[in-house]
Amino acid sequence: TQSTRPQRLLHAVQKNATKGDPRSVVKAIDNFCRQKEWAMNVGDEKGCILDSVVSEVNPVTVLELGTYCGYSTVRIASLLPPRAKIITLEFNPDYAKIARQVIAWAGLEDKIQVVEGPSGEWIPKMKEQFGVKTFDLVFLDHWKDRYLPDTKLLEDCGLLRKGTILLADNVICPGTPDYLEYVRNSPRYKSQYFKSHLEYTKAEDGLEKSVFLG
Ligand SMILES: Cc1ncccc1-c1cc(O)c2nc[nH]c(=O)c2c1
Ligand SMILES: [Mg+2]
Repeated sequence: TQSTRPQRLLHAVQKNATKGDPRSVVKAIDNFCRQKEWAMNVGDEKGCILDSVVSEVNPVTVLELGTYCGYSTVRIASLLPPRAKIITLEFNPDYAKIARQVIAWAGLEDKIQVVEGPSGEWIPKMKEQFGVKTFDLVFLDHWKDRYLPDTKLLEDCGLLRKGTILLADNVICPGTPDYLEYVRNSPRYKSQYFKSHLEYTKAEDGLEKSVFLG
């Protein structure tokens, strides 16, 4: 039977990356996506912007919306301080299955919790299920139509605190116009656009960094 793209991406990691070395996992995925098959990881160019935001925030509790194969999960977790944790939500069980294996290859299982299911259902359960008070950093990289409703849900569930950083991928391509309009015009956010390119291409894309003001 035919393999899937996530399965081929996982095999490239297992073939080319050093077990327990997160940066070699990131490199192996970027090489695979540049040389063999495009895949919707945040990628190396936007990944550098992600790295700089993570290093600046130095978060203890991170929420990632949209795991896919775990590329950005590994990239973020490799920069976290020892007791810091990342909860990553993935709707697609096949993606989640691959992501767990990529995360295991990087040796980062202890810092990462992969949760399967719809973000809209899991966000209201974060406090009771995972003992989360508030998130220091949220990386939005799931489905463009869920960025705004999930952000409002995070607000309503008291999961954001003064200073929480929201970092959103794909605000240009595929584009999240309603989310952009909200964070750029709401008095509750201070927003900044980081211009970049769609992963592994020359098309424009960018990350929107928004600070929740409380
Ligand atoms: C798949 C695709 N095709 C053409 C242009 C952009 C995309 C694309 C790129 C991404 O980084 C994505 N991240 C999260 N979720 C997505 O659906 C997604 C889609
Ligand atoms: Mg993306």
